[in-house]
Amino acid sequence: MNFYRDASWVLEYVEQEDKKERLSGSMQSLVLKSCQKFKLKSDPKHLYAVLDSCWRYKPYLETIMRKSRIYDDIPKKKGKLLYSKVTLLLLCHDLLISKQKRIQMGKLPIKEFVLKHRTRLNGELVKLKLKLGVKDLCELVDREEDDVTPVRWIRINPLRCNDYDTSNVLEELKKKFPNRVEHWTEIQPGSIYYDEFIPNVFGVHPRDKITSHELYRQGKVIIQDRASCFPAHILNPGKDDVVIDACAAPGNKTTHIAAHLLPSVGRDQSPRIYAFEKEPARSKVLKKMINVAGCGNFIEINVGDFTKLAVPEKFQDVTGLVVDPSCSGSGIFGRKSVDSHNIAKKKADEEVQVPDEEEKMVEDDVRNRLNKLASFQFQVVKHAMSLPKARKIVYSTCSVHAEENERVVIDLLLDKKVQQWGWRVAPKDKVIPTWPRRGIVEEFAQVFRDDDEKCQRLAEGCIRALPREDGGIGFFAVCFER
Ligand SMILES: C[S@@+](CC[C@H](N)C(=O)[O-])C[C@H]1O[C@@H](n2cnc3c(N)ncnc32)[C@H](O)[C@@H]1O
Repeated sequence: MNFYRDASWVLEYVEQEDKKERLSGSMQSLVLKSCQKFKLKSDPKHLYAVLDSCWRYKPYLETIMRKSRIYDDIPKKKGKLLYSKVTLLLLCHDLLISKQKRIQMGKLPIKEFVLKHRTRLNGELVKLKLKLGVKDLCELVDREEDDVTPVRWIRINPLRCNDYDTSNVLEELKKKFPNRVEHWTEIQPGSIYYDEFIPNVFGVHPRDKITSHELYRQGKVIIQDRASCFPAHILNPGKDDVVIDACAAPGNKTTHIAAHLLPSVGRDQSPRIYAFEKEPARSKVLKKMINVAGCGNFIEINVGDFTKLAVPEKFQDVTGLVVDPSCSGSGIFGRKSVDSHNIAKKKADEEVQVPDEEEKMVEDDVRNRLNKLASFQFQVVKHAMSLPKARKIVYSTCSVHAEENERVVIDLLLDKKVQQWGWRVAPKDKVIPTWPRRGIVEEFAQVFRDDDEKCQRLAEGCIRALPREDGGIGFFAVCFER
């Protein structure tokens, strides 16, 4: 029963975050976070496995449970329900969906209660499958194995190396991964791929547990998706630069910026990197990350809204910015279960009868959310552009949607102030020119209709990475300069 109690707490936490539309990060990190928050004793791996599956199937399970009338039957004590709906959901999940189709609990009243409704629950499951035209509900949810990265990308952190010399760490990595492969698709456990696009970045097999290695614990190696390393590499700040990371937590890009800047400016100078983070809780994570990476004293953290705090008068000397604002996260692994949950919620909803309308409602929801995100992303980049000495801004998202990517670039290019300030999209040769996948030219062509060359140039100035297919998360990056 302890396991179900712990799982109920975590699921309630996930539900609360979902209601506040604050579900960010993967289910794995949400489970870990709540295990720490509630000081739970159950094995986090076991909790994650059950909760991830339960969350994927939740909308279907709730429909089945509602139609079976199990909720109406819950006994009451002093007017209060004796069993929590969340715990019942977990039990029903194990009974109807889990491999063993068994509730893993001794003979307790709550288990007896669910088993009493078994026949009706199974009946409703069969009806729902018929309605949705599937043999098994698993046809409607993303499989877990579709949701993990094909490569674990790591970066050597020069800030934790003597004289910023990374060769010793590389020797250590060679010992751990003796077999060097030529392409990331050839990575096997024990092998390593030296990335051809970003210096000091390597790919290893996701099953090779780098987190238990000394190099990782010492902050000499940082886990960071290859595409997420693009922004700092494109910005490439040097000794005369002062840099802002506008949306910084958890700090992967901040520490990567520091890895570029500190070796050229030295450590005895005042902060040359300003990191902004709106969420106080996330700013604590940011602080921890930059300390582990060995650059805590060289980065000034500002907790609050970048567009309000970064007033041009106070940040006059800033020359470069990385702007990586909150986005839909549609390119990230482990988010699928969170996202697909919302789609499943609509599909399982019995009130919506007409499939076309059903699809349209889901689509409208997605479009609304994307439009809101895009207008926020536009504002953040535009604010970055207002800083008087800024010369280079890298904008990035881990979204695959054009609304948050090329279309934000277009809106910025059409903005009168942005034009007055003299910002343009940097050409391909300054933005990892050998990376083959570029922006979507058709997006630019819809607006700059008569100028094919311009559209081509703008699209080539952008970088895209597709999730999985390009070896990691889905990503977009573009560099503005003046
Ligand atoms: C995509 S994450 C950044 C990831 C980070 N760049 C990295 O690579 O580790 C976006 C972050 O921006 C923060 N954020 C959102 N709006 C903000 C704002 N107006 N000002 C500052 N930070 C903001 C969010 O809380 C979130 O932590």
